[in-house]
Amino acid sequence: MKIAVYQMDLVAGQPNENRKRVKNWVEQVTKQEQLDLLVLPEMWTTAYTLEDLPTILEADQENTEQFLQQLAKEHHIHIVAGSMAVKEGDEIYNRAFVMNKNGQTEYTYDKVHLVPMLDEPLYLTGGKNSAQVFELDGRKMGVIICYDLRFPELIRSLALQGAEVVFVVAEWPLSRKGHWEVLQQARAIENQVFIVSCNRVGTHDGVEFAGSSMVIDPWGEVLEKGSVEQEETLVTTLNLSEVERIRKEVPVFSSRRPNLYK
Ligand SMILES: O=C(O)CCC(=O)C(=O)O
Repeated sequence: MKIAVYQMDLVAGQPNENRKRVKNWVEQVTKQEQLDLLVLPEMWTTAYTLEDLPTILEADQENTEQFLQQLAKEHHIHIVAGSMAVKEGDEIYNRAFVMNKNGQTEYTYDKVHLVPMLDEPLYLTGGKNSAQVFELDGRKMGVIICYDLRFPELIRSLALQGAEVVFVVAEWPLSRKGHWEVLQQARAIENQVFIVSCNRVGTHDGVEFAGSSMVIDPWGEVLEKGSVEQEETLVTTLNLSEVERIRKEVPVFSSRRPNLYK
């Protein structure tokens, strides 16, 4: 499975500008490479404009879900479309979308762990359901959003559901870059899955972001890593048969003693 990750900068509060940038990127990258799947970062339509989200979302004329479906269909490519702020009644969710190559929404997930350090609980509503696996080309995968990375139980539950790849879409700050890197490697090693992350670059409201998007194999080796500051595209081929091989070599899942973990 050949993938491309768009480590992008975002234009705060301007969904139209960000859609244009994503459209251009998809057109370019699919011309240059024969790809199966694309990955976008967290909250890429608006960035972290939490206070202004109700106004921005109400003013936005275009339906981004349909925009993504159209892109996926036109380029016949799966898109793990990062996450977007979505308004439903009075609630706003930080929702991840996965589009399949036929242009259908394959899966959505609302971020369950809201970030106290960013006052997310003041502006957003946490997801009510845990993350589930979805299937693309017959392979099971999962997606989590940024702060979720700190909760090993969530990724473990995806691995137990059969995920071979877990995508992490993020706006992770530079000040905690060390955690970002170590936690991703740990999650890959302990669950023997590929971790594919897409973090933004740039700054917003004085916060610098860490970039450093990564592709990590189920042994914990970093196959690709983005820089801290630059917009970049990471292109990698995931050899999914590695998951089974590594799970045979170190049989963590059959050594588990879940009845003792109370
Ligand atoms: O956990 C962290 O340090 C960063 C989390 C975050 O920025 C997010 O979830 O958007």
